Amino acid sequence: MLKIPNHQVAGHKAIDGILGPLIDDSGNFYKPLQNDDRGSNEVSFYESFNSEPRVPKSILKYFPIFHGTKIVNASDGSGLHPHLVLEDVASCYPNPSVMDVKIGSRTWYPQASEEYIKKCLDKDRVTSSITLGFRVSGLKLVGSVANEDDLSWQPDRKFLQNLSAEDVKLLLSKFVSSNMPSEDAAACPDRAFVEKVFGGSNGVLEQLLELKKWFEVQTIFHFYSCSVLMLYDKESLLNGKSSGGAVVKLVDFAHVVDAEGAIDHNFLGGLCSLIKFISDIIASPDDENCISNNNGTKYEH
Ligand SMILES: Nc1ncnc2c1ncn2[C@@H]1O[C@H](COP(=O)(O)OP(=O)(O)OP(=O)(O)O)[C@@H](O)[C@H]1O
Ligand SMILES: O=P(O)(O)O[C@@H]1[C@@H](O)[C@H](OP(=O)(O)O)[C@@H](OP(=O)(O)O)[C@H](O)[C@H]1OP(=O)(O)O
Repeated sequence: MLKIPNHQVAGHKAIDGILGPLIDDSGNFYKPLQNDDRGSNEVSFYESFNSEPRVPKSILKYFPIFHGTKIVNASDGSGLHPHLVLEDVASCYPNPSVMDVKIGSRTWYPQASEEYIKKCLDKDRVTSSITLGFRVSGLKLVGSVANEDDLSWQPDRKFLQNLSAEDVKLLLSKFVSSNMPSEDAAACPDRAFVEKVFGGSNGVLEQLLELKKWFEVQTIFHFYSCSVLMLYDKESLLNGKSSGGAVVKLVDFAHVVDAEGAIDHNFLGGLCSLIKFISDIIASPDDENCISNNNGTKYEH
């Protein structure tokens, strides 16, 4: 029995009869193939990635496992439709906090139509993509008590897209905090999980640095409009369960193109920028938890 995922934070969602991803109880994520080139491009990417001998084994864990394609009933009620069958990277978490960060200051690929390039450029300009090298595409922050809907915060995508550097710092700090998540800029994040989620030898920063090392040398693919997904489970971490630990996964390969022997400097630049934000949060003392608002006022604890 396929159902609508609870933990999807961005992209097309299978709500209100729209075509979107579904999950099963066996840890699979069914992403419908879009009818234009995007669906077939993403299938081609997974096929070539999985048969590409130049991809180091250590890098495979940053990509969802690909189980091929399957024709199943579409979420919009239109009948049978081909879907990518992927590992559901959220399935091992009871109630994950999730952040989707679309990497790159440029989301359009060189071979795209003028119309598509314009659409992307317009969005790159009005969001934080050009200024920061990435934009937050989706977020779900869970409070410390599991399975209580009123303790989670899933901000509107428009709120997320044009964040300033200070806003991003605040949001990333909230992502690793135990206090009630909210849009309220005056709420001081306690960063209770900063070491467990961002720091440490298995934390987000180490994972991003491992990815960065690969992006510094790989000249196989250019990952336009691809996202870094960060997930962890607060309740499991509080209970000392290692299964709640943070993972980094790359998702959305509809616009991956052949690198033609060149470094993916667009992705690499965005990744370095995200890494800098996260390292700064790990390094900043606790009394810097409260970050200036847009007027430059510092909020107190
Ligand atoms: N393998 C996966 N396992 C679990 N969740 C996933 C997986 N892939 C994607 N998601 C969830 O779905 C969201 C959207 O994914 P994705 O970007 O692939 O979809 P999309 O419809 O192509 O998005 P867009 O409209 O931004 O191009 C992600 O932010 C994440 O929450
Ligand atoms: O609607 P489309 O054509 O599928 O394009 C989506 C776009 O609508 C979506 O923006 P938004 O609706 O979420 O604001 C883009 O996501 P971001 O929010 O991360 O920018 C998608 O990336 C677009 O899809 P694509 O990348 O395939 O052009």
